[in-house]
Amino acid sequence: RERGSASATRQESDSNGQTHTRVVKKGVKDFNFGRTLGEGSYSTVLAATDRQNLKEYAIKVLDKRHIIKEKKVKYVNIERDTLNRLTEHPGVVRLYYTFQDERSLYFVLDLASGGELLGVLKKMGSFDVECTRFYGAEILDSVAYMHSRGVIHRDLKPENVLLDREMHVKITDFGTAKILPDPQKRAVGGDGSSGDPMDGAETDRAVSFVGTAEYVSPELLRDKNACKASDLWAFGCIIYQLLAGRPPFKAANEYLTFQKILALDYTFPDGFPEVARDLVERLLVLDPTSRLPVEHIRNHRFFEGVQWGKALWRQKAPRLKAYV
Ligand SMILES: C[C@@H](Nc1nc2c(c3cc(-c4cn[nH]c4)ccc13)C(=O)N=C/C2=C\CC1CC1)C(C)(C)C
Repeated sequence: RERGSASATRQESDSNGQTHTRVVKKGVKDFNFGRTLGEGSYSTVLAATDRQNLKEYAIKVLDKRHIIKEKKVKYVNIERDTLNRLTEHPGVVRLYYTFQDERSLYFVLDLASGGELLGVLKKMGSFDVECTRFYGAEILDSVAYMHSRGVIHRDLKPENVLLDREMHVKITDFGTAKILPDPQKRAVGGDGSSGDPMDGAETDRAVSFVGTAEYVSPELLRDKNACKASDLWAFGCIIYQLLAGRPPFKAANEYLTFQKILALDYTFPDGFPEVARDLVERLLVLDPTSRLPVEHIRNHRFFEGVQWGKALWRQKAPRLKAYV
């Protein structure tokens, strides 16, 4: 049985009247499928209810033929392997198990019934400092956890930051993540998560993947290199966008957006809070090794008063107020 596969059990009696417990993997017929929550490039995410325990899940359905035709098998395996590594944090969508039928693959996952952070931001226009601090802290805590597990997300953006029923963060969409080689195997000793921001830089293999234009890092555009610090560049763009209501680098088309990123061509709107400006300026730095690392971001004045760790995830999410 592959790790993470779930099972139901069924009592069966054999010809001698002996009863046996048969382990039966859950399948499509164990769920009532509901509305479509989101469409990926080669997948659909549907709301679903387990008919046995009435629990609600999100089920990502992937069409096997399409995946093979589009040569996306690698991405599906990366997403499953990444999700199987990231099971111990409240800020990451959890994969419970997978199953398949002749046509499709099914990933049974946490349902983030609050939807996309982007949707909430569009409705609000922008967030005030308190809300930006709370959502920024939960996103950072989740990114720090991914990095500690050797995973670089590489496509962090408000569409991939989901909200659960209690309006806490659930990061999703790991099809383009990068799993770093296990440091234990590479270097003798060491605690595993090296503090090196360039950790994971792909110098050898050509990187075909580039994230979403507005959030892609300069190093990915310049040297096709994604490293842990690339996620912190995207984090800086998200903090800016929550307060300003728009991303820092946005132009008429992708090419012009890339030019603005490489030239660090962005400005703060009038009234952008000073303390947040200082943080963003230390994240939107062209050289990834000069970007503020996670521990220094946690200690930045902007996050003063944030209780990191479990307390962050236990507190009530702040009522969303626009930053006018
Ligand atoms: C980013 C993603 N969108 C979404 N992915 C997931 C959702 C999800 C939920 C809503 C939603 C809920 N209520 N209202 C909207 C809107 C979009 C969603 C969810 O609940 N659970 C797991 C998900 C994804 C799991 C994935 C790691 C395997 C795309 C657009 C790619 C389909």
